[in-house]
Amino acid sequence: MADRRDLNQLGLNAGKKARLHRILHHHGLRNGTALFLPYDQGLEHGPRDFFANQEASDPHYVLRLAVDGHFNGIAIQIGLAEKFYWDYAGEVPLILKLNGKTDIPPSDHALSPLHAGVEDAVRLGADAVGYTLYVGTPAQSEDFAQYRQIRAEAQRAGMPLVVWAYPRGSAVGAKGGRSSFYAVDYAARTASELGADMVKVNFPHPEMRTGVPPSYDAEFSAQQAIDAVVRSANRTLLLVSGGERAGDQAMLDKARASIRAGATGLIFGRNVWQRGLAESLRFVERLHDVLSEAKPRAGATDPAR
Ligand SMILES: O=C(CO)COP(=O)(O)O
Repeated sequence: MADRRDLNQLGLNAGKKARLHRILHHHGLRNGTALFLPYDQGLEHGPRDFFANQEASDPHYVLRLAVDGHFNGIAIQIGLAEKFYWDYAGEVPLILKLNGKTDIPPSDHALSPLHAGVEDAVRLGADAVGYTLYVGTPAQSEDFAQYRQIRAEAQRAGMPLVVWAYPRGSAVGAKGGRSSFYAVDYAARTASELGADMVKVNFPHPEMRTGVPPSYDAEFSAQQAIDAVVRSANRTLLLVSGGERAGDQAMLDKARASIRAGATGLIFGRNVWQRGLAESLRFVERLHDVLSEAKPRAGATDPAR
């Protein structure tokens, strides 16, 4: 089986390999794991996400947090990237989110429209682009077609493509729901089938079993579920998201299970910046500790090489 932490085994072109290497080597851990700070919730959920810590509504505050917390990258939309990233360019890698939408319309026909292209990412000095793909909605074919254009552009530019693979829509709702093991596992596999370089998923919930296909209707532990999801992603590097603010211990357990399963890293937003700065940085330290527990690649002197 391919070693997911050896970039030479992932079938990448030189530009993608160089950029992913920059991301994974951005700070001292160098064991092939990564911690990302997502900051597109202002579009996806609206300003309500900043009520818990008003300072986080200021992009400067969150970019500074990404730098001071030694994140391997920050994921933002074009508007913030153009107006704020300049001050931090090179200090933290940029993942430019290319599509996004509000949460005001119902999500059954969800399709996330494009607001930027791979050329914008090159101009802004990004090391990856992000695309939200909704798996299982009636608009899925349209989404796949839009995604295909972006994937072709990213391939030509040597730009790594990170897919936010989100199961959505009433059909998914009737089969366990968007965070069920079934739905998350299928989303990870879909991103890998469609050629994503990295995929971001929610942590799977094996206990959400109402309506799931029979193979998923059994007692799986959280560890078994995330192990399977990482396998489904195969040569696509896998990131696990934080989700809504929850207890730190629950977050750390989820992080540890993901890293143990072979996930490349974590993409935690609200659980990081929905609290005061000092507390955020302390929590980030604990996440770095979890990432540092990942086993070095067998035989590698520099484990991320
Ligand atoms: O990737 C994410 C949003 O783009 C995850 O963010 P949260 O950790 O806030 O759920």
